[in-house]
Amino acid sequence: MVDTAPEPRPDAVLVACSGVEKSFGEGNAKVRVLRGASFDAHAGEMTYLVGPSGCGKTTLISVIGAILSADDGEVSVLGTDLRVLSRPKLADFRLRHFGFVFQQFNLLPALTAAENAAIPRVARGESTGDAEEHARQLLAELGLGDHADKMPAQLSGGQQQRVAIARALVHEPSVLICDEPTASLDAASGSNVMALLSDLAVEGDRSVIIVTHDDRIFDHADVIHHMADGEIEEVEDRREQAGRRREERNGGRPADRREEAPETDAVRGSCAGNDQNR
Ligand SMILES: Nc1ncnc2c1ncn2[C@@H]1O[C@H](COP(=O)(O)OP(=O)(O)OP(=O)(O)O)[C@@H](O)[C@H]1O
Repeated sequence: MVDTAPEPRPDAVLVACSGVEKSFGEGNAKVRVLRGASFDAHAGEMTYLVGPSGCGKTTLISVIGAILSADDGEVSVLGTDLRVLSRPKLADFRLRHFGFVFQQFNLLPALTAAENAAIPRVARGESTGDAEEHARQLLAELGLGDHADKMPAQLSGGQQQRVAIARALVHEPSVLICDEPTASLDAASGSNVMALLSDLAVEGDRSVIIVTHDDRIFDHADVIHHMADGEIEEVEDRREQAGRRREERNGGRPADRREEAPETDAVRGSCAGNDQNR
């Protein structure tokens, strides 16, 4: 049942795919894009999916995010087999358990930052007032407290991406799917956004899945899945380095997700300092 998806636990596998197949087109025009891809992502970790253009990364995260259905194979999210859910239940599951962040921030230009960030809660039936209150709290936590009433055009790229991250997190999803989240950002803003996502993953026992070509941000990965021709070819474990980076950001304190929520003001401060002056 959708409503009884288990709460994530530290180290839990939140996303598990095995032998996923997906083709587009029919007959001679049929293209087999996913060729038995297997992939998993854990709570509290940044899991990257990298590989050459056209190898199937966006298709795989679309299957994981319940946007596309697999032709074959297993796709389980929070212990729920996505294949058994009806269309309406899939839509409900997506709304509850996933947040999405894209390269183009996709903010609605006529809405303020707070109104944009509140959208998922409003879509779930919450009153506009309550949803915006949650959005404002989250924007403040992300270093954008003074910008909640601004329009997207009044914000820098890094700030807009943080509004998009607030929108992706406002309904407290367990899985955050990010497609090229830093491709429109300069190196410093991109690195700050990734540090923020990394700390948010640990704090919330979330699984953050990132499709990227941007090797400037590989340092933030806990695990990198290298994909080629519709399959995962290699899985690279970078947990030790990622843990060290979190420790450095948190003043030498190990980022232990079993403790109380770690202090992240240093990260937020650095985000705020970098590009908050518009
Ligand atoms: N809806 C579709 N209909 C037909 N072909 C598609 C469709 N979506 C994707 N494809 C094809 O599937 C292949 C994989 O596309 P996908 O977007 O998953 O690759 P990718 O690894 O994310 O590439 P990039 O890094 O360039 O974004 C490509 O050849 C693409 O043209």
